[in-house]
Amino acid sequence: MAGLASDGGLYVPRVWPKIAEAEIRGFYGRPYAEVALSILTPFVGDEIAENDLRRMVEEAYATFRHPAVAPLVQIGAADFVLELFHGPTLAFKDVAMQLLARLMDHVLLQRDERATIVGATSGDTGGAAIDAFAGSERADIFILFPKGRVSPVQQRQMTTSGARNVHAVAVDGTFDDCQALVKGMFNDARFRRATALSGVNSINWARIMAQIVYYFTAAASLGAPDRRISFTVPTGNFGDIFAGYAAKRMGLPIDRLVIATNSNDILERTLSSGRYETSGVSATMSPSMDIQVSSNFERLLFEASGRDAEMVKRSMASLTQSGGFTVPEDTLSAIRAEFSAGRSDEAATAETIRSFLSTTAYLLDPHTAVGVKVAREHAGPGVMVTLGTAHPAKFPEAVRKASGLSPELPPSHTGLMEKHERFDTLPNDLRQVENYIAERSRAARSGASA
Ligand SMILES: Cc1ncc(COP(=O)(O)O)c(C=O)c1O
Ligand SMILES: N[C@@H](CCOP(=O)(O)O)C(=O)O
Repeated sequence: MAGLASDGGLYVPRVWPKIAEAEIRGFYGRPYAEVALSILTPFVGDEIAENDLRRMVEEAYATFRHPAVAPLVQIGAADFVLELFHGPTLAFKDVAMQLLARLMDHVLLQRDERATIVGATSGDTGGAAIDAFAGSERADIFILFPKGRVSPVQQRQMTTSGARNVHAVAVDGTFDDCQALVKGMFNDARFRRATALSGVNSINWARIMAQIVYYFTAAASLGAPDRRISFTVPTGNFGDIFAGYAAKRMGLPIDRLVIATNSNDILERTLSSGRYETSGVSATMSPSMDIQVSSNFERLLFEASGRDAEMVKRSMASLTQSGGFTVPEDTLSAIRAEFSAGRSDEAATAETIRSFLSTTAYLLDPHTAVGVKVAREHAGPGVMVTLGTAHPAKFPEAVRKASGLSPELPPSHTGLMEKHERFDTLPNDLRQVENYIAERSRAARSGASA
């Protein structure tokens, strides 16, 4: 529920629970919700009764259109796409968000409390969070998105919910600005207390926890732990790939974790130079990855340095003060031992969408295309799984330009583009955003108690 620790740091588990090889083998062919329960239970402990957790997990994954929840599609001899976009808002964020909303509602109900949920989005987290929390009796949700920098489908998923507890806010700035506003709210102790603040970005550990599951289901269906499997992950805020790293720490024998970035390539540059240095964000056809401050990299620094909290603190302070820091040599070597990285610029991403359609008849969304392009450059002796993070119909213009095909939205989205939009626009200013949120969450609280 806390989202961010009170000193501004990110939570990680005190110890990594271990899943034995025999148990991983046993995941083969099991329903997604069952595997999810096995992975989540060690983190949840006895905080939530087993039956309640089971019910919430089953309900969360019943919202997916595909019975496998996260099916694998073979795209080459040893190449697969893990389709994570069969949830309500057509992006991988649904996998964690559908569960997170249920977990939060459950806890709020038990404590007889209300919460103010905030989130920053470059396009997908916002829609997924709004879908999952819309109509909640216990939570008011405020999503900050960068004005003019999300796709029209993504924007409408956020602005047309109609639910009274949902507030979509366009911010004059980038995703990094929205994320900095969210972190600013968490670091403002008075505001945090007064609004009972909670967060839904992947800085919230529960998001990562739920995303660990599909690494296990995918690897087990491809023969883990007896087969070498690598994952390529289209990366922005580093949450999705950090979930893969977590799976590995829990005993899943992942060969390589490959970071795939678009031209906002801070992570690729960091791996090659050892210097984490922000530069301006450029708008691309994969807008959800237009990110420079990659929050979960902080978690990796902590783990790869042998949990050197002082070094992480110094690095984060230097990032805030001077826009960068140097990764210590031994930490960098530890990161390079597990991760590789590559980038795809706009031309290469468009070409990947086009050529992939003509050779395999499979239509990639621009984010997954970044992944597939980089995965092909990192093919090794084992199997490569690229995470398919969004449905191509969320980005019809970019996909049409690249391939000549206009992907159709599924029937669940019929009429979306004609619905009335409701959102406010605010400047990139912490005080103004806090005042906006405080006013509305106060009104909701007095409405709820009246
Ligand atoms: C479609 C899509 N692909 C990839 C990413 C990158 O994921 P992460 O931020 O967890 O690295 C995002 C958003 O973050 C996304 O929405
Ligand atoms: N790409 C994300 C950015 C936020 O990432 P999160 O996983 O930390 O919530 C988006 O689409 O909003």
